[in-house]
Amino acid sequence: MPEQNAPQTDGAKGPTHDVAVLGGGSFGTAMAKVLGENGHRVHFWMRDAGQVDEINRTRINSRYMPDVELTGDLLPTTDLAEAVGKAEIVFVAIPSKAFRAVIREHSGEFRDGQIVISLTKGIEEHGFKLMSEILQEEIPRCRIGVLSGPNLASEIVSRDLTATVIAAKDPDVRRTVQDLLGCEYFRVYANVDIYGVELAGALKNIYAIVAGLASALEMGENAKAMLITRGLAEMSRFAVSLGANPMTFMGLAGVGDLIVTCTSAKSRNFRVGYAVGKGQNLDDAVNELGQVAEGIYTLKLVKEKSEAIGIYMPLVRGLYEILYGTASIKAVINSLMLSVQNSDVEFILPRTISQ
Ligand SMILES: NC(=O)C1=CN([C@@H]2O[C@H](COP(=O)(O)OP(=O)(O)OC[C@H]3O[C@@H](n4cnc5c(N)ncnc54)[C@H](OP(=O)(O)O)[C@@H]3O)[C@@H](O)[C@H]2O)C=CC1
Ligand SMILES: O=C(CO)COP(=O)(O)O
Repeated sequence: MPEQNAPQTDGAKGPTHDVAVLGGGSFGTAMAKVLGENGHRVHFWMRDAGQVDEINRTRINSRYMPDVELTGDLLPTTDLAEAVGKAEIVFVAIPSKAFRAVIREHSGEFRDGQIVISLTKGIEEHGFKLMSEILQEEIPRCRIGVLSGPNLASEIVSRDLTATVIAAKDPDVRRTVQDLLGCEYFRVYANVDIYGVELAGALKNIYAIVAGLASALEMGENAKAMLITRGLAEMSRFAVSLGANPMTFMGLAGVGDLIVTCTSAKSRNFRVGYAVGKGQNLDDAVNELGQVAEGIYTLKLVKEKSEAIGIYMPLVRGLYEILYGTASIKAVINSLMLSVQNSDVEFILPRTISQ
């Protein structure tokens, strides 16, 4: 039987590993839970001593996952040096705004060849750097990868069936992460296109905000399909111009993540868009959320970058005008609907057809 058709032995636990998860928010907690349930010893770093104390006493992270009991061998700590020092593999779930500062402050703690995986879906303001590029700059002696896909934390902690993508150049990194995380409810597919996988995860947050807005305005199912599909065209066009593989956008990290965040009120980015669509101002919507919505920062950076490199992104521009400019939602919708009617799938058609 060819290898790809061989029966899987999901649920069979391999050897126990020491792993670290940096970041005690929603996604760090979800990944720590999967790793713990898979039998690994999880050094779970967060900056808040009260949160460490609470998880030690109650096995609950009440701020981010109040209804979820954290089973397995989880060792919460505020000592990042100890967590990284004990871990064979480190997963980083720190919002993009704080990502470099945390890694830089502790760069001396990481070891040569240690595997470090970013879980973060954002872009750094200065220089348009993705998190894997920050890791490469700050801890170049480590082996780096990126995990991204349709992965709502609130569903993973409920053990709802989920798939994700590990992207890394080193096949040993890809295999190691598949073995550590894969289980009966969590499947890990592999890709070598780190840049595409990572950029897709950051870009789709923008379209989730757009979809939330559309939902608040009760635009209908046709409009939802149009926004998701044209969002995919736009993000693919942009990413490919920066060197990503267009096929990545056909996979879980591309269209998969776009679908889940554009159709679910469990997405924080969707919820911010929804609140703005209902008339709330952006700052209030973000404060009320109390968790990170990376898309509001990514939007600014992508708008600037797309203008600098001459890539047409009408949804990005329209959303920017609504969130950061003075345009009304109605005016932006009108202008989008009455703009030049282009070819479909122009981002993969030969130029002669698409012009
Ligand atoms: N939640 C999800 O469904 C998914 C999230 N992601 C990505 O994971 C990343 C993290 O998101 P998520 O966990 O959901 O975010 P949350 O808002 O739920 O939590 C953020 C976490 O980051 C911590 N943090 C913030 N600033 C700092 C800092 N300066 N130093 C140290 N820790 C800090 C917070 O600590 P404190 O509580 O002390 O402020 C908190 O533990 C994001 O890029 C997101 O896009 C990816 C896939 C799914
Ligand atoms: O990336 C996510 C799901 O794949 C989570 O999206 P939000 O950050 O919008 O909640």
